[in-house]
Amino acid sequence: MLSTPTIPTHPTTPFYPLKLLHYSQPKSQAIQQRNPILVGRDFGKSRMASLGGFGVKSQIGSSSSTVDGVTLIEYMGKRGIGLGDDLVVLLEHIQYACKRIAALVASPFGSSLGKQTTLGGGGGTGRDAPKPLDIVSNEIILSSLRNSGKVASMASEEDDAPVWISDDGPFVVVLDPLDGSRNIDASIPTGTIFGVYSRLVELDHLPREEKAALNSLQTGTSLVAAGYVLYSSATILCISFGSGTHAFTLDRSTGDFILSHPSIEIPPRGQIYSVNDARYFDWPEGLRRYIDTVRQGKGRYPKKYSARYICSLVADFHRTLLYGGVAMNPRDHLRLVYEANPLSFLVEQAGGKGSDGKCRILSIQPDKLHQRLPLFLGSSEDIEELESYGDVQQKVNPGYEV
Ligand SMILES: O=P(O)(O)OC[C@H]1O[C@](O)(COP(=O)(O)O)[C@@H](O)[C@@H]1O
Repeated sequence: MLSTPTIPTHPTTPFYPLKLLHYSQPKSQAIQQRNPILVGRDFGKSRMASLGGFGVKSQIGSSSSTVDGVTLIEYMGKRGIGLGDDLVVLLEHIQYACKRIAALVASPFGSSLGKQTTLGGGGGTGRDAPKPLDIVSNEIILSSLRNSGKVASMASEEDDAPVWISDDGPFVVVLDPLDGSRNIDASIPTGTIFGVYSRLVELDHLPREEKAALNSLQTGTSLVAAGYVLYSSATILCISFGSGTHAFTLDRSTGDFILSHPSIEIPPRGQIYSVNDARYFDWPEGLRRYIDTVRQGKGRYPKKYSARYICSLVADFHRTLLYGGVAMNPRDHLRLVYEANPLSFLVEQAGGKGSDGKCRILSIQPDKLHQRLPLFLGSSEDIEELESYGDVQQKVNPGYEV
């Protein structure tokens, strides 16, 4: 059992202060009484329980509301899942940053920020110039990680090199602050992806630049935690600390992430493939055969597969995690460090697989921070079947415009 983590350095008032909430009894007691699924077990094995399954009673708009649910911080700090206080504090800051990004992507002003494609363009100049949303999101997260006091270095998809933050920070964070930002003007879902490693103390003697880079190039098997936040009709933070994958849904009335999907188990077989199939004629023979086979219902699973492709990695991955199937980008496009490793960690913890078409993503030693590779994530049986076609990595990459 852990002690209460130290108070974070950001304001603790609810982010969406719609109503003051009144609890008729201590919250922990209420959780157990109203949510039998949580009593005496580590949140049970129920798959994809809905918020309703957790007895959420929200009467937003009335003078009193009762909301029961386990928040992310309660889950980490009070459920004895063996996480250190340092990690709890770090996650408190990451979730805070993601709530700010969630508000930004949903705001009318956020959308106009997203339209700026160069830092100097638009209505301002120099430091006052509007910035693209992915840059703003990057700055929001960097600031939160600095405030946490728990981070040695941050490597972001948005930066050429990692930022060294503090010599004694216990963690190294890798992230894509706002994936899918090209979709933002159409209000299509976007997401933040992150991975957390322990700082390699044996590198402490090296110059900052060098140790920042090497710390960020750890293999995915060394991840301490990984997660994503989906900004969609709901804002969902999905995380694994190495013992299952769990998702928390943002309750906009309190600003808390509430446990909504404990112990997610991806179905071993799905009926959905997710890929940009405008690239069909650039695909290798094996991948074409695989897709042609499953969509005709002639694969190992004798049902015709459906296609779903949002073109926003977090959203496509989230659906795959819940419904099963395979989400892929067969060309060298997605990044090993910022995207493939964290998502592979999550899918493996949910019982699925992450592959580059030939081998397990988590066992690949990154040699460059921005290294790109083909990525296949999904149900174990679907990934195995896909890999059996051998030739599934797209080598032709003719510089697609969009
Ligand atoms: O153009 P493709 O190959 O369909 O790639 C789409 C993928 O690229 C992404 O937009 C990420 O690309 P960026 O990192 O360049 O933004 C993902 O969200 C999406 O899954």
